[in-house]
Amino acid sequence: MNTRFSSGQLRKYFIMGSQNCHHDPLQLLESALSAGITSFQFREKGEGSLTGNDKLVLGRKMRAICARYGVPFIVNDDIELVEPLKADGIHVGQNDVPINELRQLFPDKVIGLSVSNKNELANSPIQLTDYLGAGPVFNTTTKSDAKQAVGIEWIKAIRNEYPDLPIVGIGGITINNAASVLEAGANGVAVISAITKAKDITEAVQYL
Ligand SMILES: Cc1ncc(COP(=O)(O)OP(=O)(O)O)c(N)n1
Ligand SMILES: Cc1nc(C(=O)O)sc1CCOP(=O)(O)O
Ligand SMILES: [Mg+2]
Repeated sequence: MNTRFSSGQLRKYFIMGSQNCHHDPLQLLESALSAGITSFQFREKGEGSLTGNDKLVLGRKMRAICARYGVPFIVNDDIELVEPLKADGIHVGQNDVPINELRQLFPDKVIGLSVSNKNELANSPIQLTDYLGAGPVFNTTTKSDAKQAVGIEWIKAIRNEYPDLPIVGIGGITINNAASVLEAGANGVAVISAITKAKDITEAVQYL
């Protein structure tokens, strides 16, 4: 059994950085937590995102809010932020720090890895990860360098090969298509815009 992370904590996985917000990111995060998100990933990345000390300061505030709700706080990409933010874990993709290296650096942290196709799956040290992020399931405009959508078939394919592996679907997931991702075998859905662009955050998190 994995003691770092339970697959239930992937159920409503919210990802965000200040670049995704029109209003105060801290308020948005508080609303999402209060509505019931089960994990949070600090992804300060892309056009308009903060860097350096500004990123660190925002990360500290977000980390503190997640701690109040007892919700895992995962850092995207940036190994330098894991210890200063006392993050519960880190999420990386195929072109980020290799998983073997990460597991040596952070033996007790949650490690998530993105996989988008069979080749990536076959060549990744899955046994060193705590969960996989599978996608983009649907087309997304949130990430400028997102790959071609892979559909719910990709979730089914991973689930078929790894019956017990924690999997979260990501990319273009909305309140209208989230159920199909779960039905395909994912333990949860990871979303940015379904929450950041929602008119009513509480309702969006509930519907997810
Ligand atoms: C839960 C989850 N799944 C996938 C990703 C994408 O990671 P990556 O491919 O490294 O791309 P960036 O997010 O770094 O642009 C993710 N962040 N979270
Ligand atoms: C950060 C990220 N990674 C993806 C992947 O496929 O690996 S798609 C994506 C963006 C997800 O945003 P939205 O929920 O607004 O589509
Ligand atoms: Mg990455």
